[in-house]
Amino acid sequence: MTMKQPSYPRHIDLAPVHHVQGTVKLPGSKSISNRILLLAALSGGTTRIFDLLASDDTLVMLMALQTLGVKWEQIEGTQDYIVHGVNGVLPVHQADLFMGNAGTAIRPLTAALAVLGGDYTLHGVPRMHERPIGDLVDALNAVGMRIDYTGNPGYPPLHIRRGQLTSSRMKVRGNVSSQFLTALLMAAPLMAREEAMQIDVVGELISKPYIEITLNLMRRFSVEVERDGWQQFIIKPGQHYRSPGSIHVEGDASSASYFLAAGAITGGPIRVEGVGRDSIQGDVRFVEALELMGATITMGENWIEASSNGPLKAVDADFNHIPDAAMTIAVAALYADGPSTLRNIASWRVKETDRLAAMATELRKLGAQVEEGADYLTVTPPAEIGTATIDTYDDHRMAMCFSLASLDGALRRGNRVRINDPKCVAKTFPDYFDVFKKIAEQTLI
Ligand SMILES: O=C(O)C1=C[C@@H](OP(=O)(O)O)[C@@H](O)[C@H](O)C1
Ligand SMILES: C=C(OP(=O)(O)O)C(=O)O
Repeated sequence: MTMKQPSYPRHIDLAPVHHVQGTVKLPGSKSISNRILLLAALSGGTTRIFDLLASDDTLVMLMALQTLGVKWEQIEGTQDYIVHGVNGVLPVHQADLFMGNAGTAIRPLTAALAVLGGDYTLHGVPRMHERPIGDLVDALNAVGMRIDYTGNPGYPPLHIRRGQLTSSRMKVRGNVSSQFLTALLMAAPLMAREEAMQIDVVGELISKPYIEITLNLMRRFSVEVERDGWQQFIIKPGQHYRSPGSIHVEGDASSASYFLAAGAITGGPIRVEGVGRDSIQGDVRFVEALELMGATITMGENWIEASSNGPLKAVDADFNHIPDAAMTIAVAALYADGPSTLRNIASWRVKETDRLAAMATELRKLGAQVEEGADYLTVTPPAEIGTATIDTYDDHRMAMCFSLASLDGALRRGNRVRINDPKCVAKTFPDYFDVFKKIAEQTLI
């Protein structure tokens, strides 16, 4: 896989920018890319994937599939791939797989490998070993799978052995990560039972729109899931993944949020291309939050544009459905006309870093007053944004959303926002600062 990975310095200094406008072509969606890669690998037939995301998270999935004996090739000079599906039978039964910090890789692969059976170990970067996976392991082990923890119980690394499926009913908790349900859904058609597989969700499910992405893409690969709301999912027997022939990856709606927010903060207009009205990503609903803040949004089939006239309004809303793009709102709140509150975002604590704590600490450096609750954040904007050095905690979204602190002249002339360790954006958007620089015409130091 070739990646246009710029070599960023130890830090990037962003000088004040008053106005940004223009058009950005978005990189592919991480959530769609990693789901399609796994579905294409498991299915019967060959799949051509257009516009796959080139990033750390997709690289770990591609490398894991290769180690498992799945053949794929990249079409030279493009982000298009051809994946030769294994039709539910992985050629390699023993492997050690590095999963980086990609939740969308380790969770679905754990379920698929446990069901297909073999001798596999899965591990990642140190933070991955602090991100919970216990609810998924419990759900699988309860129906006869054999997954052990080789480090701390409840967390990767994992050792998967061949199990024996003992039931067609599974249950999984949904209040820590929706990726556990996604993983079970994607693995269910591999379970080859004579009766339907049923998955019950225990308690409240978070991040619901990501389940819609999963169901939508499973359907593209010929598997229909019946459902009763968010509580019960049924996969009828006799369904197998079949390649759709070719499939296109939409632009990443979470990555769109930084540019759309920049348009809303400075007036814009800024247009993002690659995602629009017909998107299957829940994060397109980020624009509803921008609208609440007073921005004007227009959308086409494959583009979204944000502009505004006048300062942003404060917002108080539930962000459980868009946990990733919500981080962008927390930084946009620096420009609002009063305190903003982001509610129901407890999942932030178990992502790339403890994002509630990290966000509070870094927003305070810019002069904001921040109240950090167990599952909410209230941001009271400063009169003006002072010079600050932002730590990014190896969290791509911390780096990307804090670039917005350099906008709209709130940052006084002569001041600057320094983003430490900018290369962490490689998780989902390796050339983010080049694209941001183009749109903001800033100087990278
Ligand atoms: O399924 C997915 O593609 C994702 C689900 C969300 O995680 P949670 O369900 O853990 O909130 C989101 O934060 C993550 O970036 C991608
Ligand atoms: C939470 C995220 O990633 P992951 O897919 O690793 O959960 C994210 O990209 O913000």
